[in-house]
Formats: sequence, C-alpha cells, structure tokens
Amino acid sequence: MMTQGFGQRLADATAARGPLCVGIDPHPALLSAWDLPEDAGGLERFALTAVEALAGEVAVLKPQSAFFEVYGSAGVAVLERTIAEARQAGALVLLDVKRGDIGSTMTAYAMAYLDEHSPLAADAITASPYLGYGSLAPAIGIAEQTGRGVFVLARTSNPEGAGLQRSVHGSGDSIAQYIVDSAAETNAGADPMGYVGVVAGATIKPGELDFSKLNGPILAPGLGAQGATVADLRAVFGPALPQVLPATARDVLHHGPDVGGLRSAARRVRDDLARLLVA
Ligand SMILES: O=C(O)c1cc(=O)[nH]c(=O)n1[C@@H]1O[C@H](COP(=O)(O)O)[C@@H](O)[C@H]1O
Repeated sequence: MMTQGFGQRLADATAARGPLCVGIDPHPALLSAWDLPEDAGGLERFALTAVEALAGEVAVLKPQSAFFEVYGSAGVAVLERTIAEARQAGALVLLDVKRGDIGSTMTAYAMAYLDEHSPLAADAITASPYLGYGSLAPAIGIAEQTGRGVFVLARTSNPEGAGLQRSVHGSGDSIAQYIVDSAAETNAGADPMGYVGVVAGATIKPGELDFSKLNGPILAPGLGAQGATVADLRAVFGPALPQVLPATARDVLHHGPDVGGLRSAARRVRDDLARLLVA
C-alpha cells in the first residue's frame, strides 16, 4: 500500500524529473518505422525499448491500452510487463484506458487498474465522466485508498470533443467546466494537491476553462503530433501552468528505436518545458 497520496507522489516526481508525460503508443506505423513486426513480439520490443529509454528519465509514462489490446491476451501480458518495468525503473505510470461505466462495473475497472494486487495496477488511469461524474466514484474511492490517481476527461484535444464538452450544463457553465469543478470538490483541502486530475488538451482555446479551484493536476495531451507547442501551454493554461502535466507520444517515439535518440528527444521537450516554466 502506498503511504502517500497521488497528488504528493506526482508533485515529487515532477519536482525531481520535470513535468513531462510521454505516451507509449505502439501505433502499427511506428512498429514498422522501428523495423518491428506487427505482432505481440514487435509490440514487446517496442514497449520495453521505450521503457528502457524513458522510465529512468521522465516523471510519467502513459501506455495507451488499446494499442496493446489489439494483440489480445499476448498484448495484455506485454502491457502488464510494461507497467511493472516502468514503475520499477522509477516512472509513475498513468494507464490510458479512458474507462467509464455504471457504478458496479466501474468498481471492477478500478480493481483491475488501481488495486495494489492487480497484475495491471498502474499509478493512475484516465477515466471518462460521460456516464456522470458520480459514476466514477468507485474509481475515485479506490484511488484514494491506494494512493493512486484518476484523470477525468474534461476538454479533450480532439476536434470532435468541442461540440459536447463546450455545450452548456445545467449549472450554466460548460460541461467541461462542470467536470473541472466536480474534480475540484473532490480535491478540496488536499496539500500539495489532490489525486483527481482532469484532462484538457494543449490544443484548446486559451481561457476556455477556469482551473483556479481545481487543486489537482491537469494532463495536457496534444503537444507535437496534434499541433500544440510548448509555447501554447502558457496561453491555454495561464496561472494554472504549474499544475499542468504536458503529454506527448508520437513526437518522441518517432526518434526510436535508438534508445539514445528517444531519450534525447524526451530531454529536449522536458528542457523546453523547464524554460517555459521559468520564463
Ligand atoms: O487521455 C489522453 O491521454 C488523451 C486525451 C486527449 O484529450 N487527447 C489525447 O490525444 N489523448 C491521448 O494522448 C495521446 C496523444 O498522442 P500523440 O498525439 O501521439 O502525442 C494518445 O494516446 C491519445 O489517446
């Protein structure tokens, strides 16, 4: 059992290694660019090479479950090994599974990814609140008990997200803002911050969301391949910038399979981010 909450663990990791999350997304096109076969063996070489290059280097690694599930049980076995080896090498692992379901089923998902004894236990998961923020309560409860985190999708980086997420909720704010405010309620009073993060793409419009009460981390995917730059982060997140965990996958991964190439690509992004934070 982890003795510290995820908010503290993430704050420690980003203080030590800089605020960067690198996605482990074994796209078929990347496997072929790395000269690997499109099978579970190729997947394993890809994921473990990324772990070797990055797990001692960046604060958070984010394996994307779908790219592993494609290979069936053999792919899931590779995911288990990827999570375990990355954690052992010192990275926090945020498993990107975007789960969301009714209460009892959500409990089972939470047991699969956030329970100490599960073979797939990560440090945090991504979750979808579109069955209601309250439907995530089992995951949020188990995460609190086990010192783990939940990153709730608020305003995603994809163009299709805007229609739903910017529409007006019964509270009068946007649905995305309602999700941020719901996470804020869970995190209230936590120090240095709570264990419920939100996901807000680095690609969204500046000032769309008010994070001032969130008291939790903001995962910001979209850097690189989706067009957002390190410089965009300041405009989009403003005073919430210190809570932002920028995420990128393809932009780093296309520097493989060379371990040194991957590591230097991640260092470059991390150094750009460090410059932004002091600017
Ligand atoms: O939850 C996520 O990680 C996520 C949320 C979001 O709004 N947008 C988004 O791109 N992602 C994930 O972040 C990764 C982005 O990868 P790149 O576009 O290659 O940097 C993918 O694994 C996406 O599934």
